[in-house]
Order: sequence, then structure tokens, then C-alpha cells
Amino acid sequence: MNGIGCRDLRVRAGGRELLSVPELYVASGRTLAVLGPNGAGKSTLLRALGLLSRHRVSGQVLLDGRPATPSLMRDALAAVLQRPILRRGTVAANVISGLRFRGVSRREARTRAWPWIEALGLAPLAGRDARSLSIGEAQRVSITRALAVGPRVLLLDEPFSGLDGTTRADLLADLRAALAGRPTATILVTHDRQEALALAEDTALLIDGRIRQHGPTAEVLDHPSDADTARLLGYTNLLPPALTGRTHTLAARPEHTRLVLGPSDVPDVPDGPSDVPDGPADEVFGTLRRTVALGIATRVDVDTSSGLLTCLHPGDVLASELPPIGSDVRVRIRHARSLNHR
Ligand SMILES: Nc1ncnc2c1ncn2[C@@H]1O[C@H](COP(=O)(O)OP(=O)(O)OP(=O)(O)O)[C@@H](O)[C@H]1O
Repeated sequence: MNGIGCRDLRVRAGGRELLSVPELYVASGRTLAVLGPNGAGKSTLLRALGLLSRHRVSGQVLLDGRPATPSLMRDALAAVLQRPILRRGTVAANVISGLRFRGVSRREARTRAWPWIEALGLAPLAGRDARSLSIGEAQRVSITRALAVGPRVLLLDEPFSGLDGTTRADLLADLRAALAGRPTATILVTHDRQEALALAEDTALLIDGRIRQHGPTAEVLDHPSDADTARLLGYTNLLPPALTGRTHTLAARPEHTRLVLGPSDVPDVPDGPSDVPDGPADEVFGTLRRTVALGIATRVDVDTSSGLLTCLHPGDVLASELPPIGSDVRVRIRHARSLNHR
């Protein structure tokens, strides 16, 4: 199968194992998001796959099903790092430099690069000094340079971090459109679930150097298998059987967890498909610890016998509606996933 992968890939540094991945494969034309918390080993994995690691690496990296060599990888690979590294010269010269580096003549490099400069919206900036660009513009140049070489393997290490919301959304959409239908195997390292959803058919969850879950993005993002992956995916409220009377721990997102505000509060309809069976949503009891107005939402923290629960109420909940701090309160779980049930 064409694409990039590895077998029994291990990375060691400073006397400890940073990464251990028994098997991973990303086929040509597909994108894998690697999602994990800080320090999980995401960049370590990316560098090891691209044969760019500074650490001790064992195991096999596979390119199109065969062991990768540095020269095969150099021809196949383009990488975009968290902080764009641009050369002296114009934006156009920077985009072209990737092709020139691969021995393409100046004239041909210009011809091949220009459609990418246009597709990624860089034409108005083509003559600008690359070192005068904003971070968002520079990242756009860096991505365009990588795409222009027509890589068989594209490694993206948090290329959208540090960009404002609009710039990020625009660049994500442009990148998605640019990759569509191309025979490129892409790996995107990110902390962000939305980026994974927007760009990647498949997602792997990496925690402590191990892949804990791997599969179609929508399925992985909505079905955490254990407490660590639940936290990573935003299911930060863990409700053990002792609290709910159920046989398995439930995991719920704060936005699906609501304080019951007095008798006028109508029963909630659960938000979408849930592992909580039909019927009244689960309710648990606790003590109100604090409320914080966040503008678009109000965060309500509740101490329970099994730890803290965080509720997120849309909008500004009026102070007059909230019971005093220290009151006994009920919390309704509108949507949850059951852990360790498969
Ligand atoms: N030379 C080294 N010696 C020991 N540990 C190291 C060394 N270099 C990196 N590490 C550790 O390897 C782990 C993985 O680092 P890596 O940069 O791959 O994480 P990451 O998931 O990309 O994190 P982030 O999201 O913060 O960028 C971290 O705990 C880091 O401290």
C-alpha cells in the first residue's frame, strides 16, 4: 500500500522511552490527526516518521510499504513546523525554494509554484519580503511551499497554533481543499479536536508516548475508551458508579452537565445520542462550590462525593437564579459516554 507507516517504532532520550508505536499506517490520499496533550510525544512521533529525529530511534519506518531510507524520505517528504522558518527573499522565492532544493530549474519551479501561490491566496503578497510577514501569513507561505513540491508525505506539526480564529479557519479550509484528491499521506499533529475534524479522516489519540485509540475521526472523538482519553476529548466530568448507580463510569462534557435550577426547571431533553439510556437524564447531588460568568456561558463548579463536576450553562445565568455558594444542589447529566464498556 502507498503511504507512510511504521512498525515497532520506539524513541528513547534522557534514559527514558518517549514513544512506542507497534504499528501505524497512513495511506496516500488520507490524513491522520495525532491528538494528544502537551508532552505526549506527538512531535517525537512526527520527527521519527520523517527520519528527522535527534533521539535514539529503533524499529522501522515504511514508505510505500518498504523500509524508508533518508534519500527516499527526502524525495517524498515535506514538513511544516509550528513556527514557520522562512528564508531571506520574497514570498514567491520562498514558495519556489522547496522545488529548487529538489533540483527543479528556476523556470520550472516558478511555473509549478504559481498555481499554489494563487490557490492559497498568496498572489497579493508574492513580492513582499517574507520576513516582514505576520505569523499567519508566514505559516501560509510555509504550507504553500510544502504543497508546491507535491509531497507524497506531508507532516504538519501544529501549523495552526498561534493563529487567530479567522486566519486559522481560512487556512484550514484552504489546506483541506488543496489536499483533496491528491495522493499525499498527511499527518497533522494537533491539540485541537476541531482541526482534527476539519482535516483528518482518521485520528489517533497519543498519551504518554502510546496510541490509546485510533480510527475514523468522528468515532474516536465521540467515544473515549478510558478516563485519560475522555479528558483529552473534553469529557472532563467523570462520574463513577458510586455516584450514578450505573455499572460503568460515565464521562460527560461540561456543556452537557447542568445545574438543576429550582422547581421551574423543565426536564432536559438529552443532547443527541448518548450512552445514557432513554428516559430521565441522570442526576447527581453535590454542593455548589463557585460560579464564574464567562460571557457566553456561566461555569458552575459542584463538589460531589466523587470529586468536582463542572457545568457549563449557555449565556449569563442571573445571580438571582443561582443558589448561594455551599448550597446542596442537583446536577443533571444530559449526555454522557460510558467508559470501559467495549
Ligand atoms: N532530549 C530529551 N530528553 C528527555 N526527554 C525529552 C527530550 N526531548 C523531549 N523529551 C520529552 O519527550 C516528551 C515528548 O515530547 P514532544 O515534544 O514529542 O511532545 P508533544 O506531544 O509534541 O508536546 P507539545 O504538545 O507540548 O508540543 C516530553 O515529555 C519531553 O519533555
